[in-house]
Amino acid sequence: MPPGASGNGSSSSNDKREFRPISGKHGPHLNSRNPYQPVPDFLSNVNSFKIIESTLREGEQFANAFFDTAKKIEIAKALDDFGVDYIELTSPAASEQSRLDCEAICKLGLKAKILTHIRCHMDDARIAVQTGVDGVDVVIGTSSFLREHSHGKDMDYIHKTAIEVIEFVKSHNIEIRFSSEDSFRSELVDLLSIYRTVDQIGVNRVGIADTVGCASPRQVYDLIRTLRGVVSCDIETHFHNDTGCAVANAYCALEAGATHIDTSVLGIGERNGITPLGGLMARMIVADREYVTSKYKLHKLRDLENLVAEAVEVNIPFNNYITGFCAFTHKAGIHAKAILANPSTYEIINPADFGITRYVHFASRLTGWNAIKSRVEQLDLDMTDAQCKECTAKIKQLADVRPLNVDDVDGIIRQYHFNIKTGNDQPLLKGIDHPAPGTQEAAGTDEPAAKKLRTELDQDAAKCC
Ligand SMILES: CC(=O)SCCNC(=O)CCNC(=O)[C@H](O)C(C)(C)COP(=O)(O)OP(=O)(O)OC[C@H]1O[C@@H](n2cnc3c(N)ncnc32)[C@H](O)[C@@H]1OP(=O)(O)O
Ligand SMILES: O=C(O)CCC(=O)C(=O)O
Ligand SMILES: [Zn+2]
Repeated sequence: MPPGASGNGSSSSNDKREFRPISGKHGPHLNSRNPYQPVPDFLSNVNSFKIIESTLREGEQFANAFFDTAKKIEIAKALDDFGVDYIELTSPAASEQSRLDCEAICKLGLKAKILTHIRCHMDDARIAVQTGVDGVDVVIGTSSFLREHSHGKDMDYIHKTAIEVIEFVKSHNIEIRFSSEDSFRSELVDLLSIYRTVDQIGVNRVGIADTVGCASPRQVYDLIRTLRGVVSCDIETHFHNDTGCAVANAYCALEAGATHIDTSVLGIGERNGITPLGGLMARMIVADREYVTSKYKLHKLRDLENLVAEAVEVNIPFNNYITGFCAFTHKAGIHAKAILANPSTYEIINPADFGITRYVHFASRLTGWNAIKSRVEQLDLDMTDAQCKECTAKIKQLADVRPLNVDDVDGIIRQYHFNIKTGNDQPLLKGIDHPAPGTQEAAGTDEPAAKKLRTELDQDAAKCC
């Protein structure tokens, strides 16, 4: 019998050897696992990643962004308070004020490490190491597009200069990361060659950048996994969102063995930006809630986003991850009923983890009696299920004619409740209980009559109850 196999349902002594505990980064103990489960994914870092927050670098490249020193400091402190691991700042070579701001933020004594982001050039490196940063992120384009049209340098030059810049930064005892811009349109052989070189001379991280947002999650997985087999240093990744994959790509990168993800608040950056911090949090809390909630102050996400949104004069999008106004609003009756019974039915994220409350929408024709019953209870009214159902039907009648708000529905509920308790037959809303021929029934077909009814209802909605 081969080692580890067993016959007749009985275990052999070889079985014990087969399921011996093994040590490793994630410490799986095979003998305590169900042997029929797949082997754990040793490459994946979805439960041990770090964030390089680049609102003050990539984010400053957003069309609307202008951060004065005070605003940069406010944002840096808020990011630090949120718990990001690194804060990346604009190159001190960009302008004198950029250099001074970099120095000022380094002096704040934040918990997060401060990085600055420079071209692969000794002039920039000399300025960067004088600012007091904890590390320098160096970048140079490696795709033929950028080699030809951006900096005009060949791969030999890139190797030579990268080594010079890296050795120089390392000599100042600060972290150094080397990244290729436009990695996904670069030749794989060029990438692996330069990364092997810089890994051997001791960079802390190499970076993969999807500069134009062209990569798909599968391409990301393949490249990062290949790179993971070539370098021993950490792997940082940077994803633009031009084709809508920035969050998915970040996740796939971690699955493939990347260690660091670049983000910005609301995803602001060049063009339509990069992986948003909130979007990454949404994705990662689903992957490892314990890791994310213990490391990041998720309750501060909304304030952080408001701070940045105000600074760059944009609104938070309605469909923003976590903080969009309807991110936890449940409208259709089927959803509302199930959510009221158990929120996990239609929510993968608990809004309470982010200090946010869910909302069950009931003021529409898609509502159901369960949602209305819940509202009746909130209003502390006493109605049977049958009465809730009849009242729901009345609400739907009006909702078929025009949009409703909470006051409209509360008004109908209260009037309905008043009527059943007093035996009154007051109209719930004009045209609903006592439709004149050619009005309510005709609302969908007889245009002038429907219009008249809508006007009457609009006028009376506020008066009712
Ligand atoms: C994809 C990214 O987001 S990378 C980060 C982008 N960040 C920035 O650009 C920071 C803000 N930039 C700036 O303030 C300016 O562009 C500066 C100070 C860096 C350079 O300004 P200038 O010298 O006036 O050059 P300009 O911006 O017109 O052109 C870019 C220069 O950098 C060179 N260059 C571009 N990328 C790199 C690189 N990765 N490594 C080395 N040199 C580079 C180009 O060859 C060009 O130099 P050249 O005019 O001598 O050919
Ligand atoms: O330095 C990096 O890794 C990324 C630079 C950048 O912003 C980009 O390539 O889009
Ligand atoms: Zn970028």
